[in-house]
Amino acid sequence: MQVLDGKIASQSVKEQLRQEVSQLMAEGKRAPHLAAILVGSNGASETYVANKVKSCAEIGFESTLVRLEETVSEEALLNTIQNLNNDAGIDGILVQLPLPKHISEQKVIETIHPDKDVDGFHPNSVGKLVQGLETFVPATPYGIMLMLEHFNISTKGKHAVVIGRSNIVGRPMSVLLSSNHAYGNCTVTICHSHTANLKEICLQGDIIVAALGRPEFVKADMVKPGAVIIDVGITRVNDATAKKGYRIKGDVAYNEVATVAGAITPVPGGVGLMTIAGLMKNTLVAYKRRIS
Ligand SMILES: Nc1nc2c(c(=O)[nH]1)N[C@@H](CN(C=O)c1ccc(C(=O)N[C@@H](CCC(=O)O)C(=O)O)cc1)CN2
Ligand SMILES: [Mg+2]
Repeated sequence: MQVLDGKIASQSVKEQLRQEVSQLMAEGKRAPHLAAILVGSNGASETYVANKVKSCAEIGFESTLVRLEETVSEEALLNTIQNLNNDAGIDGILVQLPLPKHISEQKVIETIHPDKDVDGFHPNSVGKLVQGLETFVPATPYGIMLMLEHFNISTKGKHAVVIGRSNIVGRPMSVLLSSNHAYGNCTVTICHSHTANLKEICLQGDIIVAALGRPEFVKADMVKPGAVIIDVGITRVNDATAKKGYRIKGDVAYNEVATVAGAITPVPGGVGLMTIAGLMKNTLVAYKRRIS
């Protein structure tokens, strides 16, 4: 059984980026610049944005964190995005999700200029992804592809079962795994809350991507022996005995599934770290397109 360690894979991706940036700096170019907008002070979002800012610094990117009050109006947020769209010094823009209920996520996503859409959530980016055109791929599915590549997991002709159909993970993941490229060419089944016989379908999966947001949902009796298990879950579960007062749980019951699987990503220390690596790669691409 192989543990697909996101720390090792993400460090490798980030080191390649660091070297590339260092070369660009040596040529006298400016640094790539990522802008992140954080609305409110959700604990998990704070952590993720802080990890993004830290990764920028490690690689040699500039970053700007724009913090807005939980009560900010939708109009003010859209204006903030427009200002960043018009700022020639900014290469990539992301708005950390989820947003407060009074703000339309769709409007926010569509306001980010497609050239700066490093999260790959804009309909332009999604349409290009579906058509197999070069574009910004959403960071989590992109990070998973980078992980498959790092550990050289063979995917061609395999049956991949994706659990969850979110725009951020499940849907783009199903497109990537079924596309014609080195770590694609799978036959993909996408499962969701209305799927009948989910367990039987999972048992057919050579690869399972669990992205439904329900802690420890995938159990050992749902997994074919030797399957590759990709756990996208990151639910914080209260635990008074833990240092931070909570534990992060994946969508896979790790201990039991690890006895059946051929390879598995841990949580934490798996897909989450690759998400940041994917975002950093997108930011460098956005920058390169803008300076060339
Ligand atoms: N604008 C976006 N919002 C959200 C995205 C996204 O890609 N863009 N994805 C998720 C959250 N996410 C990125 O923002 C994310 C999730 C997890 C991690 C991560 O580093 N996880 C660590 C554990 C960190 C911790 O909680 O202590 C791990 O798994 O080891 C980074 C980014 C929703 N929103
Ligand atoms: Mg700048």
